[in-house]
Amino acid sequence: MNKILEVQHIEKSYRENKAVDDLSFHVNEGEILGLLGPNGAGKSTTISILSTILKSDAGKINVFDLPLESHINEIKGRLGIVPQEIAIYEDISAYRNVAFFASLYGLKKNELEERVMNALAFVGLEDKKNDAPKTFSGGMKRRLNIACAIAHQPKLLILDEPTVGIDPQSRNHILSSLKRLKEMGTTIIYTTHYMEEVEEIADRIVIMDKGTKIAEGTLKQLLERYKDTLIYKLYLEKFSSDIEKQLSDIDGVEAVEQAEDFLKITVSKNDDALDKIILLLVQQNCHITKMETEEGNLEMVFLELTGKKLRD
Ligand SMILES: Nc1ncnc2c1ncn2[C@@H]1O[C@H](COP(=O)(O)OP(=O)(O)OP(=O)(O)O)[C@@H](O)[C@H]1O
Repeated sequence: MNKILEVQHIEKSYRENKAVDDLSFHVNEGEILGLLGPNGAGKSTTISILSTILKSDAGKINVFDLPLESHINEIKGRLGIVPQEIAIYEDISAYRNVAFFASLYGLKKNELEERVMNALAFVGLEDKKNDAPKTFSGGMKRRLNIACAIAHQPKLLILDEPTVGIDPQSRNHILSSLKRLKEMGTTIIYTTHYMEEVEEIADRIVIMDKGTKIAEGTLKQLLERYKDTLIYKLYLEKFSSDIEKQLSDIDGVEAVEQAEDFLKITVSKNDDALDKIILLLVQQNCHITKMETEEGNLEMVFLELTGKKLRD
């Protein structure tokens, strides 16, 4: 598979704070790579380095088989960047916003007009082309931000948390637009701390923490070790303080987590642990009001690798 981007051992510090620490990963042509990590993991710093806004302190980056350092202009023309902070002009029309950014890539007249309209249609803002973003919702502004980054038809599109704080409709629109862009041949790097989004759209996933990569693979590969694991979420009317210990002693129970009104019990699929769990809870008059079952997910992978939750 052709690597469209290769990052090798990059580092970046802000004074004594190492934001990116010996980070290596690659992106294959035509895929959506999900870059997942909690706040402060170093995702934005990495994106800023890839977008040439920041320079790394060490390491090598090749984009389209060219060294980034010596081919910045050539590479920039084929990159689309959607920054975390919305970068649009509030007082000019949506059309003029996209046209401005597209013109920076040398697009002119008829071609410019066609590409701008295509980009606006792509993000579902065709009807709003004459309206100024100051009248838009947060989600519409985010979509316009994306239109500004795709009108010049980049080969590689990099998005930094494009769905933070927006309504579900805009979020779904963004995710489905990205899937369509991929089908049309665009390679995409998508950073987020929402594991559900990565599960939904990414072909491969790189998990970052503390500036470095802690896991990499397809969702299936990352979840392989949890294929025999199930999580039961049991809502109870009451339970005693030592119930956690008693449940942990049952064969097949791997972990018990206690919340205010439910217990989260991780169990090996092959064991008959559920019978024993329910028997114990019934004997103790806990009264089960609801039960939910979860399969392994990225949150579990992250928790196991770092000992902390993705969203603390
Ligand atoms: N301009 C800056 N000056 C100093 N420190 C910074 C700066 N930008 C980021 N940092 C620090 O670098 C580390 C990595 O931050 P970064 O924003 O790259 O992470 P992130 O994964 O993108 O997090 P978030 O999801 O919150 O954006 C953090 O400790 C952060 O406080």
